[in-house]
Amino acid sequence: MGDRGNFKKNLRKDAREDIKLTTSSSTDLHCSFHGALPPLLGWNSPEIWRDRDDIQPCRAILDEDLTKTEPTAAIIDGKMIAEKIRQEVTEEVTRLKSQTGGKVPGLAVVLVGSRKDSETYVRSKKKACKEVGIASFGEDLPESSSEEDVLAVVRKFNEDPSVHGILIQLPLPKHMNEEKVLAAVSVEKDVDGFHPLNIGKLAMQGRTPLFVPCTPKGCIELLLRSNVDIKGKHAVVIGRSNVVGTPAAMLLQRHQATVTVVHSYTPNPAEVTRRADIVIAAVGVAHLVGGDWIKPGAVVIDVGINPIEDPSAKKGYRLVGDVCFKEACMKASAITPVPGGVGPMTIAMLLSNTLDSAKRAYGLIN
Ligand SMILES: Nc1nc(=O)c2c([nH]1)NC[C@@H]1CN(c3ccc(C(=O)N[C@@H](CCC(=O)O)C(=O)O)cc3)C=[N+]21
Repeated sequence: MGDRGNFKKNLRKDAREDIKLTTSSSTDLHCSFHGALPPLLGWNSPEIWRDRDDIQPCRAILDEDLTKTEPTAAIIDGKMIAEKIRQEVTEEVTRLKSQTGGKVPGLAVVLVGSRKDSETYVRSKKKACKEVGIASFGEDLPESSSEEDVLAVVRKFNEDPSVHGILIQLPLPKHMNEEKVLAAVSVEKDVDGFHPLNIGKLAMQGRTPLFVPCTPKGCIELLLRSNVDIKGKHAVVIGRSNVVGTPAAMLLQRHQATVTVVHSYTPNPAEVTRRADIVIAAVGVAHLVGGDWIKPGAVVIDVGINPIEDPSAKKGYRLVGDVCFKEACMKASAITPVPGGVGPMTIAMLLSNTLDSAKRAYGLIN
């Protein structure tokens, strides 16, 4: 272990920052014999996309007059497709009710703290439940609550037979261990698909997770329902979060795509992304992906929902994706807008996961 000191000394400054941010989970358990090498599981490095000199700002923001040429892309209407799925769920809920003598699916939403965006999302999730006949249960805890308080709520819902799905609204306050809280949700009620057992099964061939995370599932549904062929295609996923990028890459592989994951340490992400037939952008940086990142004819799924200042908007801001829509429209064969793309699908998938869970609880599916 003596070599570790020398290793640190020789690191570039940014890499040294990474070490500071490395959590206790990367103990040297896995690499005690590596000496000067990095730990087997890698450093837990932060994703920093800003201040990179190999990424140019998206031109259409600066050049409003770009749209002299006609856009080529078909718009993938996530709002309409999500509406269709919600109708399907509504019908299924009615059927479940008649088959079980009046039982309905139930979703419990746990919100900790008072982030405005989280409150908005939770409200729209509950509203969506109501519209399709799913009962919703809520528990709003103050920011100051302890991890044990949240765990107690999770246990209560785990045991409640009228609750078939439990959703812990993310992000949790910083003082809570997200890993521990998410693992406390019963696998059978993990409608977000974040339980390690469900993620693990998603990653393994021949295994079937009980639930697939809503946003990546929504992306794949958009592709399937728009008749986009995935098999044998090159898909580039930009971003590697637990919630979207990583499970999206796993799902695309299950659909026989060749998958490349582009992240904040990827040199020349534009060049790599330009090789993609299918692009899923899930980074959280407004307009990161310019038109020059897109191969002509590619299909683009934009997961980002980023507020940017807009004095002409009522609230003073508007929502834009990770993709520069105006530019990408000139290159792509099909593209999802923001809003009205992946966002509504996320909620539709949550409803469909909750329905599946209830069907399973009443022995109607495996
Ligand atoms: N445990 C957990 N599960 C989640 O699924 C989860 C979460 N935590 N934390 C926050 C994110 C975000 N999220 C969205 C859901 C719907 C829209 C949505 O419907 N957006 C619309 C409207 C946007 C607007 O105008 O406000 C659209 O894109 O068209 C967006 C974002 C779910 N999340």
